[in-house]
Amino acid sequence: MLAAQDRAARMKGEVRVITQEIWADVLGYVRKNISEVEYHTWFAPVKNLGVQDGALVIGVRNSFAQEWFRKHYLELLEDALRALGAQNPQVSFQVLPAAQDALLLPSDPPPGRPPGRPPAGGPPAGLPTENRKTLNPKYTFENFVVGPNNNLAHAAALAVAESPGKAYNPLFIYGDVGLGKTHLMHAVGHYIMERFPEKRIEYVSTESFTNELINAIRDDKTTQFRNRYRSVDLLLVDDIQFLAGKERTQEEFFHTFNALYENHKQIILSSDRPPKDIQTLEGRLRSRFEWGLITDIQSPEFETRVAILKMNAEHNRIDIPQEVLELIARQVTSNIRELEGALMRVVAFASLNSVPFSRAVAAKALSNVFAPQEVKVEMMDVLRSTAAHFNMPPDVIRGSGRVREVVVPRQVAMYLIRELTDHSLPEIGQFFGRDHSTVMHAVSKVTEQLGKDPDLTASVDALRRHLQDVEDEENDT
Ligand SMILES: Nc1ncnc2c1ncn2[C@@H]1O[C@H](COP(=O)(O)OP(=O)(O)OP(=O)(O)O)[C@@H](O)[C@H]1O
Repeated sequence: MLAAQDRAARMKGEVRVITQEIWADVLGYVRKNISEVEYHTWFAPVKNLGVQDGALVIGVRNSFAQEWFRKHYLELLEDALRALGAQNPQVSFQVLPAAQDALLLPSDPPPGRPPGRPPAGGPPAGLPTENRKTLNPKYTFENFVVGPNNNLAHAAALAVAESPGKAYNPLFIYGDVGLGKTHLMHAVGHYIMERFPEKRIEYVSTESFTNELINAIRDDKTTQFRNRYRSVDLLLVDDIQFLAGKERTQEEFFHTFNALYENHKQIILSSDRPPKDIQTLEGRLRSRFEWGLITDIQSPEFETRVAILKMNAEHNRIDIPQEVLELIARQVTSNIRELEGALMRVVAFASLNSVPFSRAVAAKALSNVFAPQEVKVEMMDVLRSTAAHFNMPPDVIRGSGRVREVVVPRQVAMYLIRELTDHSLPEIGQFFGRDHSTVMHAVSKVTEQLGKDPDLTASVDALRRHLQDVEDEENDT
């Protein structure tokens, strides 16, 4: 079905959207390979026009630029696409109509942005300008998937957003790289910004705070520096573990902290470890970090990872089958930034090779980056095939019906899942809404009947062959 749609789209020459993330990766690759001057001269003004007939179409300002790009940058752009997983990368250049050129360029992402970090863009009009540039528009509570790994941090952040300076001060969020600490901090910022547009919000990484302080000392502007940070209503400081060993910065931050705290201004800190594990952090700072609430974010479980992928796909208006999202979620288990990167790779791969999304395509797209994963038959595949074989809807097989016409297909499906997948009896039971003893019974029942009941034996054999063929085909694609 998808393949047919895809072919039709190609025949009509329809444009497939290429997401900002992929485009940012292409530009990032180019930028690493040419000089800054060259990049700004040629690449800053171009526009991503999507994928048409399997080729990435790049909008350029005039025919001179078109020719120049063909001669000088075609190979580099093809290499960039290859690095993203395109097997037979193609690029074409199209001259932009003057008006489109003028209108579209400002919305492009800033070049060279690291993958997975969307561009800071335009929050609602009428807000103080410093807030606008501070917060990433994607990092809101609505865009944050809550799971068992982060629900405490999420609840704490929400409480702080509702009662800044009163609920928990400071709020200290820690966890490994790419698990959503910055996202949650910004979400609090957005929440407060929407309700109290006059509030001053400052987001700063510890590294920037340190550099700004060094510059302020050098330029004799420490008073301005202090005024800036001590006059905010909400201070968000990322990666506070980098304060370790920086005595002068710790001293300055200590006074900033006190000034804000005494005035009941909210402080949120993020770190890759809890305060007690930050070495060479002054005791007085460590104890202050422990005054409020310390909460952590863990790696997301499978279901949360799938939900995050689903939300990302929906945001980008990309329709990806559930089983493909599940395959991606199995490949990337700890870092959400990498998880999002993997999704974009799969999207880029499918888009640039003009193939529909399938598990085999996803496995291939990710094979350069992650250990290749064999595409295995899943419970849902067995259920669907069994349902088709017995000519009944999958939900009926999983339902509560106890008549023989339903019970036999259910037992066959359970038996084949046990045989062809690595799932445990309780997992299979859960999939069918039953307990493991029911599955055990089904497996022994079918085992016992095989060879004796010709119909049942023929069904199991046919289904097994069919499912193994699907697996082989997918792995050979
Ligand atoms: N629960 C979630 N729901 C949706 N997206 C999430 C979630 N957690 C993280 N992300 C996304 O994952 C990416 C990385 O998140 P973020 O930058 O907040 O991580 P971090 O913990 O601050 O990492 P670092 O330690 O590198 O600063 C972002 O694009 C963010 O939107």
